[in-house]
Amino acid sequence: MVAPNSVRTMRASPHGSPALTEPAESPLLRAEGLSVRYGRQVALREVSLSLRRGEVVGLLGANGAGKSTALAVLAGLQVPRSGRLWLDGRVAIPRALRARSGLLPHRPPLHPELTVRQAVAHAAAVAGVPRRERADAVTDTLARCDLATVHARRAGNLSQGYRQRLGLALALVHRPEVLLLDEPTVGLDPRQLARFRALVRELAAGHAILLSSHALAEVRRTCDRVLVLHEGRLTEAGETATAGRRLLRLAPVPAASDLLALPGVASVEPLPEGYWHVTFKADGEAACLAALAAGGSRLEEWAPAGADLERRFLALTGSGAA
Ligand SMILES: Nc1ncnc2c1ncn2[C@@H]1O[C@H](COP(=O)(O)OP(=O)(O)OP(=O)(O)O)[C@@H](O)[C@H]1O
Repeated sequence: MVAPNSVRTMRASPHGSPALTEPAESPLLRAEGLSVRYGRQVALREVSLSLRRGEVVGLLGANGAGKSTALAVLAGLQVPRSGRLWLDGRVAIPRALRARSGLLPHRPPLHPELTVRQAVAHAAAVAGVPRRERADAVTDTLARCDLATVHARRAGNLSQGYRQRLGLALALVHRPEVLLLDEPTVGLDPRQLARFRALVRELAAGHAILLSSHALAEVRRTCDRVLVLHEGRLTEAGETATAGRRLLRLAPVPAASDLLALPGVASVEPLPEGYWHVTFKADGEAACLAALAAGGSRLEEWAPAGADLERRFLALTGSGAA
């Protein structure tokens, strides 16, 4: 391993400037320019985001940042003042969003007198699951959410962990592809929290998941990448941790084409203040460091991508709200 301060130069690029990042899989849900106002209060300002199948994305923000509003719009429960939404590349109207997404609200409305099975069956009927498919949909959903053993218990008698899983079951019973979770871990004890996180990771295999939270530590543990919402504005804060990706800073600051020309480098993404996210080919890091060692630039930062998340969150929100 080359010590950071022994690195001196970068190789010049032998060719032009290729694309900065590799093409990503097309998003399942895409939103562009969403704005929402409540009277004079602006809740969302030109919010654009995309969610892909298989990923869990954190939506981080302080109280009143606009998280619940954003989730309600993505769930098709609230119509934005402006902006557009696409599902699988096709413009999505609220009805399509409601059919293909499931929202777990901050406080799921649970009828205390209904049993767990009755509550899920009711949600299936309301969501329009055809009558002949309902029994199977309910049984599957109870099993997926670890609720089969408590199916006959009344919702009003459940622990907070089970209440939250019932809320999740209500959001999932119509088999949506997009799952929107509004502060789902508030009030869970450490064991319930661990199980809930595991459940979300299991569900990620078949869904695109957006999870809102106040807590950076929570999204760091559960999510693949983080969006920060601050006073209605959204910013991508970065990946939580990704194998083969590094946060890099060199002095003097290189051109993207110089970075891309280094051996072992697959793609680069410019960040503010001279930082880069660099993705490596398999075993590419050693080759890249060796090439850097042969040159004259100084390596000022070489860290796992995502290690700067806290610093970036504080910069984006201008506070210690996490
Ligand atoms: N129905 C409403 N009428 C008026 N203002 C509202 C309404 N709903 C939300 N707001 C305001 O819009 C802004 C965004 O609210 P929102 O609930 O989306 O934020 P949040 O990030 O989910 O907050 P919290 O974490 O406290 O739930 C806040 O200033 C809030 O006071």
